[in-house]
Amino acid sequence: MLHQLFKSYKSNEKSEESNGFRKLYFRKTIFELTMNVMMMLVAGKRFYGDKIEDVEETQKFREAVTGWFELSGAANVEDFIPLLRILDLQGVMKRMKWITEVMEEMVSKIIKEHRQEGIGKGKTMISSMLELGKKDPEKYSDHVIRNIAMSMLLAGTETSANTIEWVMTLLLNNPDVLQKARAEIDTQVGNQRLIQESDFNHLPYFHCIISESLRLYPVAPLLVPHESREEISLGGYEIPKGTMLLVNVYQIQRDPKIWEEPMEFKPERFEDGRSNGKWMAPFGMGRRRCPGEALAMREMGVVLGALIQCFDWLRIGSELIDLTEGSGLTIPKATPLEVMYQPRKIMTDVLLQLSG
Ligand code: HEM
Repeated sequence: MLHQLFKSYKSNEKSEESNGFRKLYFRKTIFELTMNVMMMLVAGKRFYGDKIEDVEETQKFREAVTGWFELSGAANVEDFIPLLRILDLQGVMKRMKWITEVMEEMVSKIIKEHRQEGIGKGKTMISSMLELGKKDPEKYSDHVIRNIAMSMLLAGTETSANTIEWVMTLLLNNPDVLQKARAEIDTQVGNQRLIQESDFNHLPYFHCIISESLRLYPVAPLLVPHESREEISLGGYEIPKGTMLLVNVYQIQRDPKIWEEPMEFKPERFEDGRSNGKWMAPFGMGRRRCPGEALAMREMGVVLGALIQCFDWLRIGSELIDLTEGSGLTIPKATPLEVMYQPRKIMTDVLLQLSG
């Protein structure tokens, strides 16, 4: 991504738009990145960029993934009047069927390729599961592997991309926080190499920024629906067995009884363990807690850290960026983020090395 951003900036350098800064469609760039990260992990393939092998197939798969997010987040009339499902007036069922078929077909093909090319060739999640399947074929059947791979691709892309977009938006609306994060990275990591995971322990303020963003904008505001396995009594309410339960972490994480000035973006509230003991659950909790949390925190840390380290960032205009939330399974920004960027001169050597 850094290489792409640098290359695209350089190739359009002559048409500089504003004071050496160029416009970037941030949401698109980050979604493509998180999709590539998950695809590489799961299947060893990229879905965006210069080196795509099967362009047509890739395009179809991308349409299916984005379509899945659109449909999963949208309310439709059949949700309220189930009888209408038979008629499928809005074509939702038809579209979901197409999406599922495309995804299943694609992932099944990847599994087949992995088998043909030899299990273990290039370590991917699918190759690891095929390897395990040699000892326990029932547990790691193709059906199970395919469903796990699809869950990872669906659960691990938009969530991280949305959060990165929120963090960047909050930083651009709070340039003093952005400068403080930049100063910390410059002091602890320097300008001779890129930030990496092992630096995170030395970047406490940067970590506070991610925590504060996840507090204000937990991408799954109601987590995912759970169901009571038995009748329970909770907070004075009798909840029958089989009830759908939604946890409103969005509201809890903005509760004025718990958080001082809850609507303000103040990463400092997490400094020196000051918010320890305050309840936050952007990744859920218990048994079904997000299994991708550690990966997401690393991915977001490396991506945001490198963006802050390597580029200067500005809002498109002087007004603050609109923080209106869109609807969906996850809470995206209502309007996709667009920003102005330019490579930092001090990072030119590092960026040139990436371009190889
Ligand atoms: C900022 C990034 C992310 C956030 C905020 C997030 C949040 C969540 C939440 C709230 C849940 C539901 C937990 C519950 O039921 O209480 C969940 C489930 C899940 N997440 Fe994430 N997630 C993120 C990234 C990822 C990534 C990168 C992956 C893949 C590696 C992933 C894979 C999953 C899966 C497979 C589930 C379903 C788990 C289950 O039902 O047992 N997530 N996530």
